[in-house]
Amino acid sequence: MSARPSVPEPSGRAGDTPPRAGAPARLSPHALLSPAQMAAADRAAPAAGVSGARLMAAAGAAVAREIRARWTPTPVVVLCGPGNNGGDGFVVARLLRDAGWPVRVALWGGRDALRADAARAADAWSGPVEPAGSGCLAGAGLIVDALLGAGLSRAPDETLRALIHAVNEAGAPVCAIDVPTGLDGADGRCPGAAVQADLTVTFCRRKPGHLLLPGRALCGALVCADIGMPAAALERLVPEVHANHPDLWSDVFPWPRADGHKYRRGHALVVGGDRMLGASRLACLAAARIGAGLVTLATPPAAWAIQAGALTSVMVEALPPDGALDQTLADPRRNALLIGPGLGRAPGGRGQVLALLAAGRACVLDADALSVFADRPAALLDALHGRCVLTPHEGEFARLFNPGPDAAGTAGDKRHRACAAARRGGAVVVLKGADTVIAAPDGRCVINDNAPATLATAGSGDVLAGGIAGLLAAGMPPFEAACAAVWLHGLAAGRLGPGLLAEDLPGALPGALAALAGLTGT
Ligand SMILES: NC(=O)C1=CN([C@@H]2O[C@H](COP(=O)(O)OP(=O)(O)OC[C@H]3O[C@@H](n4cnc5c(N)ncnc54)[C@H](O)[C@@H]3O)[C@@H](O)[C@H]2O)[C@@H](O)CC1
Ligand SMILES: [K+]
Repeated sequence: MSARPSVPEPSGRAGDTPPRAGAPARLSPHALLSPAQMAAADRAAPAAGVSGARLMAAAGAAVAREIRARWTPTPVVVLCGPGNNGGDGFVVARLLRDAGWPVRVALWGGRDALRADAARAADAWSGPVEPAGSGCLAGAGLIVDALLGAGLSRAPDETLRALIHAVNEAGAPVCAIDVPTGLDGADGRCPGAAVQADLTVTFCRRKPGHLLLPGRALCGALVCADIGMPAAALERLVPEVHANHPDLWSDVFPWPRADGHKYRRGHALVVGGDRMLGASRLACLAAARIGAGLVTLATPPAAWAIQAGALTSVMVEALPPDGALDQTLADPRRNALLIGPGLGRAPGGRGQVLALLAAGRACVLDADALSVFADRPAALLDALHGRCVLTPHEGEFARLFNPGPDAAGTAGDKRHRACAAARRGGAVVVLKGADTVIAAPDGRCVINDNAPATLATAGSGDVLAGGIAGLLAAGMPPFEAACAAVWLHGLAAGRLGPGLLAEDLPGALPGALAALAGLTGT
Protein backbone atom coordinates (compact mmCIF):
# COMPACT_ATOMS: atom_id res chain seq x y z
CA MET A 1 0.00 0.00 0.00
CA SER A 2 1.01 3.56 -0.41
CA ALA A 3 2.22 5.57 2.57
CA ARG A 4 0.92 8.74 0.96
CA PRO A 5 -1.13 10.67 3.48
CA SER A 6 -4.53 11.49 2.26
CA VAL A 7 -6.50 14.38 3.64
CA PRO A 8 -10.09 15.18 2.95
CA GLU A 9 -10.72 17.43 0.01
CA PRO A 10 -12.41 20.61 1.00
CA SER A 11 -15.93 20.62 -0.22
CA GLY A 12 -16.03 24.36 -0.61
CA ARG A 13 -15.02 27.51 1.22
CA ALA A 14 -13.86 26.74 4.63
CA GLY A 15 -14.39 29.43 7.06
CA ASP A 16 -16.85 28.42 9.68
CA THR A 17 -19.47 30.19 7.70
CA PRO A 18 -22.33 32.02 9.38
CA PRO A 19 -25.60 30.22 8.83
CA ARG A 20 -28.22 31.39 6.40
CA ALA A 21 -31.51 31.94 8.18
CA GLY A 22 -32.89 28.54 9.09
CA ALA A 23 -29.79 26.60 7.97
CA PRO A 24 -27.27 25.12 10.37
CA ALA A 25 -23.75 26.61 10.34
CA ARG A 26 -21.40 24.56 8.23
CA LEU A 27 -18.34 23.35 10.06
CA SER A 28 -15.17 23.88 8.06
CA PRO A 29 -13.74 20.67 6.63
CA HIS A 30 -10.41 21.88 8.02
CA ALA A 31 -11.71 22.16 11.59
CA LEU A 32 -9.94 19.83 13.99
CA LEU A 33 -12.30 18.62 16.68
CA SER A 34 -11.28 17.57 20.14
CA PRO A 35 -12.37 14.08 21.16
CA ALA A 36 -14.81 15.71 23.58
CA GLN A 37 -16.36 17.75 20.75
CA MET A 38 -16.59 14.64 18.58
CA ALA A 39 -18.30 12.77 21.40
CA ALA A 40 -20.74 15.66 21.80
CA ALA A 41 -21.58 15.41 18.10
CA ASP A 42 -22.10 11.65 18.46
CA ARG A 43 -24.54 12.31 21.30
CA ALA A 44 -26.37 15.02 19.36
CA ALA A 45 -26.70 12.97 16.17
CA PRO A 46 -29.80 10.92 17.08
CA ALA A 47 -31.84 14.05 17.83
CA ALA A 48 -30.74 15.32 14.42
CA GLY A 49 -32.11 12.17 12.80
CA VAL A 50 -29.08 9.89 12.55
CA SER A 51 -28.81 7.08 15.09
CA GLY A 52 -25.56 5.95 16.69
CA ALA A 53 -26.03 2.56 15.04
CA ARG A 54 -26.18 4.21 11.63
CA LEU A 55 -23.03 6.17 12.33
CA MET A 56 -21.29 3.03 13.50
CA ALA A 57 -22.39 1.14 10.41
CA ALA A 58 -21.08 3.98 8.22
CA ALA A 59 -17.81 4.14 10.18
CA GLY A 60 -17.23 0.39 9.85
CA ALA A 61 -18.13 0.50 6.16
CA ALA A 62 -15.67 3.32 5.56
CA VAL A 63 -12.86 1.39 7.25
CA ALA A 64 -13.65 -1.80 5.32
CA ARG A 65 -13.73 0.20 2.08
CA GLU A 66 -10.34 1.79 2.75
CA ILE A 67 -8.83 -1.59 3.63
CA ARG A 68 -10.16 -3.23 0.48
CA ALA A 69 -8.85 -0.33 -1.59
CA ARG A 70 -5.33 -0.90 -0.27
CA TRP A 71 -4.87 -4.59 0.43
CA THR A 72 -5.80 -7.79 -1.33
CA PRO A 73 -7.60 -10.43 0.78
CA THR A 74 -5.38 -11.66 3.58
CA PRO A 75 -6.01 -13.14 7.04
CA VAL A 76 -7.23 -10.27 9.20
CA VAL A 77 -7.25 -10.07 12.98
CA VAL A 78 -9.59 -7.41 14.33
CA LEU A 79 -8.70 -6.36 17.88
CA CYS A 80 -11.79 -4.93 19.55
CA GLY A 81 -11.88 -2.83 22.72
CA PRO A 82 -14.65 -2.13 25.24
CA GLY A 83 -16.23 0.97 23.65
CA ASN A 84 -17.64 2.12 20.35
CA ASN A 85 -14.24 1.89 18.72
CA GLY A 86 -14.52 -1.83 19.38
CA GLY A 87 -18.06 -1.69 17.97
CA ASP A 88 -16.68 -0.28 14.73
CA GLY A 89 -14.23 -3.18 14.73
CA PHE A 90 -17.05 -5.75 14.84
CA VAL A 91 -18.69 -4.01 11.86
CA VAL A 92 -15.41 -4.11 9.92
CA ALA A 93 -14.96 -7.80 10.77
CA ARG A 94 -18.41 -8.65 9.45
CA LEU A 95 -18.02 -6.65 6.25
CA LEU A 96 -14.61 -8.08 5.42
CA ARG A 97 -15.80 -11.61 6.13
CA ASP A 98 -18.86 -11.01 3.92
CA ALA A 99 -16.43 -9.94 1.21
CA GLY A 100 -14.67 -13.26 1.52
CA TRP A 101 -11.69 -12.30 3.66
CA PRO A 102 -10.52 -14.69 6.40
CA VAL A 103 -11.31 -12.78 9.60
CA ARG A 104 -10.70 -13.47 13.28
CA VAL A 105 -11.91 -11.24 16.09
CA ALA A 106 -10.18 -10.84 19.45
CA LEU A 107 -11.79 -8.88 22.26
CA TRP A 108 -9.88 -6.96 24.89
CA GLY A 109 -12.08 -7.00 28.01
CA GLY A 110 -15.21 -8.99 28.68
CA ARG A 111 -18.14 -9.34 26.32
CA ASP A 112 -20.33 -7.98 29.12
CA ALA A 113 -18.48 -4.67 29.06
CA LEU A 114 -19.83 -3.88 25.59
CA ARG A 115 -22.80 -1.53 25.65
CA ALA A 116 -25.52 -0.29 23.33
CA ASP A 117 -24.39 0.06 19.69
CA ALA A 118 -21.11 -1.74 20.35
CA ALA A 119 -22.95 -4.67 21.95
CA ARG A 120 -25.34 -4.83 18.99
CA ALA A 121 -22.44 -4.75 16.53
CA ALA A 122 -20.83 -7.62 18.46
CA ASP A 123 -24.14 -9.55 18.33
CA ALA A 124 -24.18 -9.14 14.56
CA TRP A 125 -20.79 -10.87 14.33
CA SER A 126 -21.59 -14.55 14.16
CA GLY A 127 -18.03 -15.87 14.26
CA PRO A 128 -15.95 -16.80 17.29
CA VAL A 129 -14.45 -14.15 19.58
CA GLU A 130 -11.05 -14.90 21.09
CA PRO A 131 -9.53 -13.15 24.10
CA ALA A 132 -7.07 -10.51 22.94
CA GLY A 133 -3.48 -11.41 23.75
CA SER A 134 -0.22 -11.77 21.91
CA GLY A 135 -1.20 -15.28 20.73
CA CYS A 136 -4.21 -14.03 18.79
CA LEU A 137 -2.03 -12.21 16.28
CA ALA A 138 -0.35 -15.34 14.92
CA GLY A 139 -0.76 -15.61 11.17
CA ALA A 140 -2.24 -12.15 10.75
CA GLY A 141 -1.71 -10.60 7.33
CA LEU A 142 -3.42 -7.42 8.50
CA ILE A 143 -4.32 -6.19 11.98
CA VAL A 144 -7.28 -3.89 12.55
CA ASP A 145 -6.82 -1.83 15.69
CA ALA A 146 -10.26 -1.17 17.16
CA LEU A 147 -9.09 -1.15 20.77
CA LEU A 148 -9.53 2.48 21.79
CA GLY A 149 -10.68 5.67 20.06
CA ALA A 150 -9.39 9.23 20.23
CA GLY A 151 -10.59 10.03 23.75
CA LEU A 152 -7.88 8.35 25.77
CA SER A 153 -8.98 8.67 29.38
CA ARG A 154 -5.78 7.39 30.95
CA ALA A 155 -2.42 5.95 30.07
CA PRO A 156 -2.63 2.32 28.89
CA ASP A 157 -2.16 -0.14 31.74
CA GLU A 158 0.30 -3.02 31.65
CA THR A 159 -1.96 -5.47 29.81
CA LEU A 160 -2.86 -2.93 27.15
CA ARG A 161 0.78 -1.91 26.76
CA ALA A 162 1.69 -5.56 26.23
CA LEU A 163 -1.02 -5.88 23.58
CA ILE A 164 0.18 -2.69 21.85
CA HIS A 165 3.75 -4.00 21.80
CA ALA A 166 2.51 -7.30 20.39
CA VAL A 167 0.72 -5.46 17.57
CA ASN A 168 3.82 -3.44 16.78
CA GLU A 169 6.01 -6.51 16.75
CA ALA A 170 3.66 -8.77 14.80
CA GLY A 171 5.15 -7.72 11.48
CA ALA A 172 1.75 -7.25 9.84
CA PRO A 173 0.42 -3.95 8.52
CA VAL A 174 -2.01 -2.20 10.84
CA CYS A 175 -5.16 -0.26 10.07
CA ALA A 176 -6.21 1.84 13.06
CA ILE A 177 -9.81 2.89 13.53
CA ASP A 178 -10.11 6.56 14.50
CA VAL A 179 -6.63 6.70 16.09
CA PRO A 180 -3.83 4.24 16.72
CA THR A 181 -4.62 2.93 20.19
CA GLY A 182 -2.69 4.78 22.88
CA LEU A 183 -2.64 8.06 20.98
CA ASP A 184 -4.52 10.92 22.58
CA GLY A 185 -6.49 12.57 19.81
CA ALA A 186 -6.57 15.83 21.75
CA ASP A 187 -2.88 16.56 21.58
CA GLY A 188 -0.92 13.94 19.65
CA ARG A 189 0.76 12.54 22.72
CA CYS A 190 0.92 8.90 23.71
CA PRO A 191 1.43 8.33 27.41
CA GLY A 192 2.90 4.87 27.74
CA ALA A 193 2.69 3.08 24.43
CA ALA A 194 0.83 3.42 21.14
CA VAL A 195 0.12 1.33 18.08
CA GLN A 196 2.13 2.18 15.01
CA ALA A 197 -0.37 2.16 12.17
CA ASP A 198 0.09 2.10 8.41
CA LEU A 199 -3.36 3.50 7.80
CA THR A 200 -5.70 5.37 10.12
CA VAL A 201 -9.31 5.99 9.21
CA THR A 202 -11.00 8.65 11.29
CA PHE A 203 -14.49 10.04 10.97
CA CYS A 204 -16.24 13.30 10.31
CA ARG A 205 -13.29 15.62 11.13
CA ARG A 206 -9.67 15.06 12.03
CA LYS A 207 -8.50 15.62 15.61
CA PRO A 208 -5.43 17.68 16.63
CA GLY A 209 -3.62 14.48 17.58
CA HIS A 210 -3.69 13.32 13.96
CA LEU A 211 -1.52 16.29 12.98
CA LEU A 212 0.66 16.89 16.03
CA LEU A 213 3.71 14.75 16.61
CA PRO A 214 4.24 12.04 17.61
CA GLY A 215 0.61 11.28 16.70
CA ARG A 216 1.01 12.17 13.06
CA ALA A 217 3.82 9.68 12.63
CA LEU A 218 1.85 6.94 14.42
CA CYS A 219 -1.13 7.28 12.09
CA GLY A 220 0.59 6.35 8.84
CA ALA A 221 -1.63 7.43 5.96
CA LEU A 222 -4.66 9.30 7.28
CA VAL A 223 -8.15 9.19 5.82
CA CYS A 224 -11.03 11.21 7.21
CA ALA A 225 -14.25 9.53 6.15
CA ASP A 226 -17.65 11.16 5.83
CA ILE A 227 -20.03 9.00 7.85
CA GLY A 228 -23.12 11.13 7.42
CA MET A 229 -22.88 13.10 10.64
CA PRO A 230 -25.84 15.50 10.42
CA ALA A 231 -24.87 19.18 10.18
CA ALA A 232 -27.19 19.97 13.07
CA ALA A 233 -25.09 17.77 15.37
CA LEU A 234 -22.04 19.86 14.53
CA GLU A 235 -23.56 23.30 14.58
CA ARG A 236 -22.86 24.11 18.20
CA LEU A 237 -19.21 23.11 18.02
CA VAL A 238 -16.71 25.93 17.99
CA PRO A 239 -13.43 24.52 16.70
CA GLU A 240 -10.38 25.83 18.51
CA VAL A 241 -7.93 24.77 15.88
CA HIS A 242 -7.82 24.14 12.14
CA ALA A 243 -5.53 22.33 9.75
CA ASN A 244 -3.69 24.81 7.57
CA HIS A 245 -5.31 25.19 4.18
CA PRO A 246 -5.71 28.02 1.63
CA ASP A 247 -9.43 28.11 2.38
CA LEU A 248 -8.49 29.75 5.66
CA TRP A 249 -6.55 32.66 4.14
CA SER A 250 -6.81 32.77 0.35
CA ASP A 251 -9.39 35.57 0.43
CA VAL A 252 -6.71 37.95 1.75
CA PHE A 253 -3.82 36.57 -0.29
CA PRO A 254 -2.11 39.56 -1.94
CA TRP A 255 -2.07 38.56 -5.59
CA PRO A 256 -0.51 41.22 -7.81
CA ARG A 257 -3.18 43.47 -9.29
CA ALA A 258 -3.39 44.54 -12.89
CA ASP A 259 -3.45 48.17 -11.80
CA GLY A 260 -0.65 47.71 -9.26
CA HIS A 261 2.92 48.94 -9.22
CA LYS A 262 5.89 47.81 -7.22
CA TYR A 263 5.34 50.17 -4.28
CA ARG A 264 1.79 48.97 -3.98
CA ARG A 265 3.15 45.44 -3.51
CA GLY A 266 5.12 46.60 -0.48
CA HIS A 267 8.74 47.02 0.47
CA ALA A 268 10.32 44.48 2.78
CA LEU A 269 13.39 45.52 4.77
CA VAL A 270 15.66 42.73 6.00
CA VAL A 271 18.28 43.63 8.58
CA GLY A 272 21.24 41.29 8.27
CA GLY A 273 24.34 40.59 10.33
CA ASP A 274 27.98 40.23 9.45
CA ARG A 275 28.12 36.42 9.79
CA MET A 276 26.12 33.72 8.02
CA LEU A 277 25.49 36.13 5.18
CA GLY A 278 23.61 33.56 3.13
CA ALA A 279 20.82 33.47 5.72
CA SER A 280 19.69 37.03 5.12
CA ARG A 281 20.04 36.58 1.37
CA LEU A 282 17.74 33.53 1.49
CA ALA A 283 15.21 35.58 3.43
CA CYS A 284 15.40 38.44 0.91
CA LEU A 285 14.90 36.17 -2.07
CA ALA A 286 11.92 34.47 -0.44
CA ALA A 287 10.35 37.84 0.41
CA ALA A 288 10.73 38.97 -3.18
CA ARG A 289 9.54 35.70 -4.72
CA ILE A 290 6.45 35.42 -2.55
CA GLY A 291 5.12 38.85 -3.34
CA ALA A 292 6.93 41.92 -1.99
CA GLY A 293 7.36 44.57 -4.69
CA LEU A 294 10.75 45.65 -3.37
CA VAL A 295 13.20 44.14 -0.94
CA THR A 296 16.12 45.91 0.70
CA LEU A 297 18.84 44.21 2.70
CA ALA A 298 20.41 46.51 5.29
CA THR A 299 23.79 45.10 6.18
CA PRO A 300 26.78 45.96 8.36
CA PRO A 301 29.30 47.88 6.25
CA ALA A 302 31.85 45.04 6.40
CA ALA A 303 29.43 42.72 4.59
CA TRP A 304 28.10 45.21 2.06
CA ALA A 305 30.40 44.30 -0.84
CA ILE A 306 29.73 40.59 -0.51
CA GLN A 307 25.98 40.99 -0.21
CA ALA A 308 25.74 43.54 -3.01
CA GLY A 309 27.77 41.26 -5.24
CA ALA A 310 25.53 38.28 -4.50
CA LEU A 311 22.15 39.92 -5.00
CA THR A 312 20.64 41.44 -8.10
CA SER A 313 17.03 42.53 -7.77
CA VAL A 314 17.35 42.93 -4.00
CA MET A 315 18.76 46.32 -3.00
CA VAL A 316 21.62 46.28 -0.53
CA GLU A 317 22.45 49.22 1.69
CA ALA A 318 25.13 49.63 4.32
CA LEU A 319 24.17 50.45 7.87
CA PRO A 320 26.32 52.89 9.84
CA PRO A 321 29.14 51.23 11.82
CA ASP A 322 27.12 51.37 15.06
CA GLY A 323 24.22 49.52 13.41
CA ALA A 324 21.74 52.34 14.05
CA LEU A 325 18.53 51.85 12.09
CA ASP A 326 16.98 55.34 12.08
CA GLN A 327 18.15 56.15 8.57
CA THR A 328 17.04 52.87 7.09
CA LEU A 329 13.66 53.17 8.80
CA ALA A 330 13.15 56.78 7.72
CA ASP A 331 11.31 55.71 4.56
CA PRO A 332 7.81 54.77 5.71
CA ARG A 333 7.22 52.77 2.54
CA ARG A 334 9.44 50.06 4.03
CA ASN A 335 6.35 48.54 5.52
CA ALA A 336 7.49 45.08 6.64
CA LEU A 337 10.63 44.40 8.62
CA LEU A 338 12.58 41.21 9.25
CA ILE A 339 15.46 40.61 11.59
CA GLY A 340 17.08 37.39 12.77
CA PRO A 341 18.43 35.34 9.86
CA GLY A 342 22.21 35.62 10.09
CA LEU A 343 21.98 38.21 12.85
CA GLY A 344 24.36 36.45 15.25
CA ARG A 345 24.54 37.32 18.91
CA ALA A 346 26.65 40.45 18.69
CA PRO A 347 25.86 43.06 21.37
CA GLY A 348 24.01 45.46 19.05
CA GLY A 349 21.37 42.90 18.08
CA ARG A 350 18.98 43.60 20.92
CA GLY A 351 18.96 47.31 20.25
CA GLN A 352 18.25 46.69 16.58
CA VAL A 353 15.32 44.41 17.37
CA LEU A 354 13.85 46.96 19.78
CA ALA A 355 14.34 49.74 17.24
CA LEU A 356 12.46 47.76 14.61
CA LEU A 357 9.65 47.04 17.05
CA ALA A 358 9.45 50.69 18.05
CA ALA A 359 8.76 51.56 14.40
CA GLY A 360 5.36 49.89 14.88
CA ARG A 361 5.36 48.29 11.44
CA ALA A 362 4.68 44.69 10.51
CA CYS A 363 7.72 42.80 11.74
CA VAL A 364 9.08 39.25 11.68
CA LEU A 365 11.50 38.17 14.39
CA ASP A 366 13.42 34.97 13.77
CA ALA A 367 16.38 33.00 15.07
CA ASP A 368 18.93 35.15 16.91
CA ALA A 369 16.55 38.09 17.06
CA LEU A 370 14.73 35.90 19.61
CA SER A 371 17.73 34.23 21.21
CA VAL A 372 19.46 37.52 22.10
CA PHE A 373 16.68 38.02 24.64
CA ALA A 374 17.18 34.65 26.31
CA ASP A 375 18.40 36.19 29.57
CA ARG A 376 15.62 38.79 29.69
CA PRO A 377 12.60 37.62 27.67
CA ALA A 378 10.30 40.24 29.16
CA ALA A 379 12.32 42.97 27.45
CA LEU A 380 11.26 41.48 24.13
CA LEU A 381 7.78 40.31 25.03
CA ASP A 382 6.79 43.69 26.43
CA ALA A 383 7.96 45.43 23.25
CA LEU A 384 5.96 43.27 20.84
CA HIS A 385 2.84 44.54 19.16
CA GLY A 386 -0.03 43.04 17.18
CA ARG A 387 1.71 43.22 13.80
CA CYS A 388 4.63 41.06 14.91
CA VAL A 389 5.27 37.46 13.90
CA LEU A 390 7.72 35.37 15.90
CA THR A 391 9.13 32.26 14.23
CA PRO A 392 10.91 30.20 16.91
CA HIS A 393 11.86 26.57 16.66
CA GLU A 394 11.44 24.61 19.89
CA GLY A 395 14.86 25.63 21.26
CA GLU A 396 14.30 29.33 20.65
CA PHE A 397 10.78 29.02 21.99
CA ALA A 398 12.02 27.44 25.21
CA ARG A 399 14.59 30.20 25.69
CA LEU A 400 11.85 32.85 25.49
CA PHE A 401 8.84 31.23 27.06
CA ASN A 402 10.13 28.63 29.51
CA PRO A 403 12.97 30.50 31.16
CA GLY A 404 11.96 29.92 34.75
CA PRO A 405 9.25 29.02 37.20
CA ASP A 406 7.37 32.25 36.53
CA ALA A 407 6.84 31.40 32.85
CA ALA A 408 3.11 31.87 32.43
CA GLY A 409 1.02 29.25 30.73
CA THR A 410 3.63 27.84 28.41
CA ALA A 411 3.51 24.23 29.52
CA GLY A 412 1.50 21.53 27.81
CA ASP A 413 1.22 20.28 24.26
CA LYS A 414 2.61 22.19 21.30
CA ARG A 415 -0.69 23.81 20.39
CA HIS A 416 -1.40 25.10 23.87
CA ARG A 417 2.16 26.31 24.31
CA ALA A 418 2.01 28.27 21.05
CA CYS A 419 -1.38 29.75 21.95
CA ALA A 420 -0.21 30.78 25.43
CA ALA A 421 2.91 32.37 23.97
CA ALA A 422 0.89 34.30 21.38
CA ARG A 423 -1.38 35.59 24.13
CA ARG A 424 1.55 36.52 26.35
CA GLY A 425 3.40 38.33 23.57
CA GLY A 426 0.34 39.83 21.92
CA ALA A 427 1.86 38.65 18.64
CA VAL A 428 1.56 35.81 16.16
CA VAL A 429 3.74 32.84 17.08
CA VAL A 430 4.89 30.31 14.49
CA LEU A 431 6.22 27.40 16.55
CA LYS A 432 8.16 25.53 13.92
CA GLY A 433 8.76 21.85 13.36
CA ALA A 434 7.37 19.10 11.18
CA ASP A 435 4.03 19.97 12.80
CA THR A 436 4.33 23.77 12.80
CA VAL A 437 1.69 25.49 14.91
CA ILE A 438 0.62 29.05 14.09
CA ALA A 439 -1.13 30.89 16.90
CA ALA A 440 -2.63 34.38 17.09
CA PRO A 441 -3.15 36.41 20.26
CA ASP A 442 -6.92 36.34 19.68
CA GLY A 443 -6.93 32.54 20.07
CA ARG A 444 -6.92 31.43 16.42
CA CYS A 445 -4.70 28.43 15.91
CA VAL A 446 -3.66 26.43 12.87
CA ILE A 447 -1.57 23.28 12.56
CA ASN A 448 0.36 22.78 9.34
CA ASP A 449 0.69 19.31 7.87
CA ASN A 450 2.23 19.68 4.44
CA ALA A 451 5.91 20.01 5.41
CA PRO A 452 8.06 17.19 4.05
CA ALA A 453 10.95 15.87 6.13
CA THR A 454 13.37 17.38 3.60
CA LEU A 455 12.63 20.82 5.06
CA ALA A 456 14.82 19.89 8.02
CA THR A 457 17.84 21.49 6.36
CA ALA A 458 20.01 24.51 7.07
CA GLY A 459 18.48 27.77 5.91
CA SER A 460 14.91 26.63 5.40
CA GLY A 461 13.81 28.72 8.40
CA ASP A 462 15.41 31.80 6.84
CA VAL A 463 13.33 31.23 3.72
CA LEU A 464 10.18 30.90 5.80
CA ALA A 465 10.87 34.11 7.73
CA GLY A 466 11.48 35.93 4.46
CA GLY A 467 8.30 34.53 3.00
CA ILE A 468 6.24 35.82 5.90
CA ALA A 469 7.90 39.24 5.63
CA GLY A 470 7.17 39.33 1.90
CA LEU A 471 3.48 38.64 2.44
CA LEU A 472 3.31 41.21 5.22
CA ALA A 473 4.89 43.76 2.89
CA ALA A 474 2.31 42.93 0.24
CA GLY A 475 -0.41 43.72 2.76
CA MET A 476 -1.51 40.40 4.21
CA PRO A 477 -2.54 40.44 7.89
CA PRO A 478 0.03 38.80 10.21
CA PHE A 479 -1.78 35.57 11.13
CA GLU A 480 -2.87 34.88 7.57
CA ALA A 481 0.58 35.80 6.22
CA ALA A 482 2.18 33.32 8.60
CA CYS A 483 -0.27 30.55 7.66
CA ALA A 484 0.14 31.21 3.93
CA ALA A 485 3.93 31.35 4.03
CA VAL A 486 4.14 28.15 6.07
CA TRP A 487 1.84 26.39 3.61
CA LEU A 488 3.66 27.65 0.50
CA HIS A 489 7.02 26.77 2.08
CA GLY A 490 5.82 23.19 2.66
CA LEU A 491 4.33 22.93 -0.81
CA ALA A 492 7.47 24.30 -2.48
CA ALA A 493 9.58 21.78 -0.59
CA GLY A 494 7.24 18.94 -1.47
CA ARG A 495 7.44 19.85 -5.15
CA LEU A 496 11.23 19.86 -5.02
CA GLY A 497 11.41 16.39 -3.51
CA PRO A 498 14.50 14.78 -2.02
CA GLY A 499 17.83 16.55 -2.22
CA LEU A 500 16.53 20.05 -1.69
CA LEU A 501 18.75 22.80 -0.35
CA ALA A 502 17.34 25.93 1.22
CA GLU A 503 18.62 27.92 -1.76
CA ASP A 504 16.28 25.90 -4.00
CA LEU A 505 13.21 27.04 -2.08
CA PRO A 506 12.85 30.67 -3.25
CA GLY A 507 13.07 29.45 -6.84
CA ALA A 508 10.36 26.85 -6.14
CA LEU A 509 7.95 29.47 -4.80
CA PRO A 510 6.62 30.48 -8.25
CA GLY A 511 5.53 26.88 -8.84
CA ALA A 512 3.91 26.75 -5.42
CA LEU A 513 2.17 30.07 -6.08
CA ALA A 514 0.90 28.76 -9.40
CA ALA A 515 -0.48 25.69 -7.65
CA LEU A 516 -2.15 27.95 -5.08
CA ALA A 517 -3.65 30.05 -7.85
CA GLY A 518 -4.97 26.89 -9.50
CA LEU A 519 -6.44 25.63 -6.24
CA THR A 520 -8.17 28.87 -5.43
CA GLY A 521 -9.27 29.67 -8.97
CA THR A 522 -7.30 32.91 -9.00
N1 LIG B 1 -16.91 10.15 16.01
C1 LIG B 1 -17.89 9.59 15.32
O1 LIG B 1 -18.48 10.28 14.56
C2 LIG B 1 -18.19 8.18 15.51
C3 LIG B 1 -17.40 7.41 16.36
N2 LIG B 1 -17.52 6.11 16.43
C4 LIG B 1 -16.54 5.33 17.18
O2 LIG B 1 -16.71 5.57 18.53
C5 LIG B 1 -15.45 5.70 19.12
C6 LIG B 1 -15.57 6.41 20.42
O3 LIG B 1 -16.29 5.57 21.26
P1 LIG B 1 -16.12 5.58 22.82
O4 LIG B 1 -16.42 6.90 23.34
O5 LIG B 1 -16.92 4.42 23.33
O6 LIG B 1 -14.57 5.38 23.05
P2 LIG B 1 -13.66 4.06 23.05
O7 LIG B 1 -14.10 3.08 22.07
O8 LIG B 1 -12.28 4.56 23.01
O9 LIG B 1 -13.92 3.39 24.45
C7 LIG B 1 -13.91 4.14 25.58
C8 LIG B 1 -13.75 3.18 26.74
O10 LIG B 1 -12.40 2.86 26.85
C9 LIG B 1 -11.95 3.22 28.13
N3 LIG B 1 -10.58 3.69 28.06
C10 LIG B 1 -10.11 4.85 27.62
N4 LIG B 1 -8.77 4.92 27.76
C11 LIG B 1 -8.41 3.74 28.31
C12 LIG B 1 -7.17 3.19 28.69
N5 LIG B 1 -6.04 3.86 28.54
N6 LIG B 1 -7.16 1.96 29.21
C13 LIG B 1 -8.29 1.28 29.36
N7 LIG B 1 -9.49 1.74 29.01
C14 LIG B 1 -9.55 2.96 28.49
C15 LIG B 1 -12.87 4.27 28.62
O11 LIG B 1 -12.91 4.29 30.00
C16 LIG B 1 -14.17 3.79 28.01
O12 LIG B 1 -14.76 2.80 28.79
C17 LIG B 1 -14.63 6.37 18.09
O13 LIG B 1 -13.27 6.15 18.29
C18 LIG B 1 -15.14 5.72 16.82
O14 LIG B 1 -14.37 4.59 16.54
C19 LIG B 1 -18.42 5.40 15.51
O15 LIG B 1 -18.86 4.22 16.02
C20 LIG B 1 -19.61 6.23 15.18
C21 LIG B 1 -19.33 7.60 14.81
K1 LIG C 1 -8.09 2.43 17.53
